Amino acid sequence: MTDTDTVTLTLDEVAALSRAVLTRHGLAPDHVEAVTETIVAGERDECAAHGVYRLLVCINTLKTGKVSPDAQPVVDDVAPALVRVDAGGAFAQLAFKRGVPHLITKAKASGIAALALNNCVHFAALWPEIETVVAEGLVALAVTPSHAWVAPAGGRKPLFGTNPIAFGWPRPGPFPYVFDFATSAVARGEIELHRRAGKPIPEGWGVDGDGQPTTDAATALAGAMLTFGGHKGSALSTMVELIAGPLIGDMTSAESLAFDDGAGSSPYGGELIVAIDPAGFLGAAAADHIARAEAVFDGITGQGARLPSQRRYEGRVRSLASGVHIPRALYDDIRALLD
Ligand SMILES: NC(=O)C1=CN([C@@H]2O[C@H](COP(=O)(O)OP(=O)(O)OC[C@H]3O[C@@H](n4cnc5c(N)ncnc54)[C@H](OP(=O)(O)O)[C@@H]3O)[C@@H](O)[C@H]2O)C=CC1
Ligand SMILES: O=C(O)C1=NCCCC1
Repeated sequence: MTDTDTVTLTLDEVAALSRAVLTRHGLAPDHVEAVTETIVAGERDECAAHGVYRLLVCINTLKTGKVSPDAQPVVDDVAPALVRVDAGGAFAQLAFKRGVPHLITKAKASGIAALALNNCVHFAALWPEIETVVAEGLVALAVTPSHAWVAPAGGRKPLFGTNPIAFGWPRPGPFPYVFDFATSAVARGEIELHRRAGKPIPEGWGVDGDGQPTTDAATALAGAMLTFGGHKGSALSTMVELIAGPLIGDMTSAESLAFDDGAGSSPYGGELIVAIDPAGFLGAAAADHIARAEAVFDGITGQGARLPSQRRYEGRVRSLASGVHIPRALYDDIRALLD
């Protein structure tokens, strides 16, 4: 069903569109499947900036030659609680898929484990990865740098990436506690969508090249984005640069942008994912303590506040029942990639 402004697709149709576009542009079949899963999940959960819009971004990156269309991830079993996957310059999704079974086994054996993805191109949200780990009853944390687009608090020159931090905690039922946010005031994808729609952005998202506040999306994209929470977001963003950059032998956001060299590709570098097994500290008592944690969530929702991911989970239920609604201009731009 279509109207003039949006196109409604089932999730199967979104997956078919994604496969067709990615295959048409030379991505190898196992990468097509892994990337498609992420894109469908983003659209399904009504994350407009990280759903089918990312097909435009992925194809642009493929065209720049800054991502390998077919590199096979290489798993390195570094230590009892450490595993590293070299993505070989390809998109991160397949490397994560190959590494995560090792991460889970190691976390369950040691109580805590870490997975480093190296040399990968990351264009996505982190919550799909978090949900994969949390589904195993583990607590999860994931971080990745991006490109140097964000000024540190008190400065005005882009240095940090939009550097997301995502966290997950297992809960009874299908919907774990998950938050996943950029350490910039908003993800860059949101500003890009405002630019596409010709809409102004709120003050506080970005500044122009002289460091002056702007509500113009294109001006902020060309100037500098701002961190959330002033110096606190700035420090968290620094942490992401460090622990998913030099700590795992990979690029900072400034290095990623230099590697891009003006091509306009997605960020290149590393991602760090940590998994903690509650049974590691607690043994058989873990279930009781995990149950006790529910009081924290009840304390939030009990006063009318919402949990992070609630909007997403509600969107998921809607999309599974009645499909997704894509702006027609975006749909047309994606279809044009098949020409
Ligand atoms: N790969 C990369 O390099 C990058 C990826 N990203 C991705 O961009 C995405 C969007 O980031 P960002 O713009 O910061 O996200 P948002 O600010 O939209 O949301 C951040 C988190 O806060 C939750 N949240 C939002 N509003 C509320 C509220 N009122 N009460 C409680 N929780 C709330 C969201 O849940 P809900 O979703 O349910 O609204 C979400 O978990 C992330 O998924 C991130 O991984 C961002 C930067 C770089
Ligand atoms: O929206 C963002 O910010 C990003 N998303 C995916 C990767 C680059 C940054």
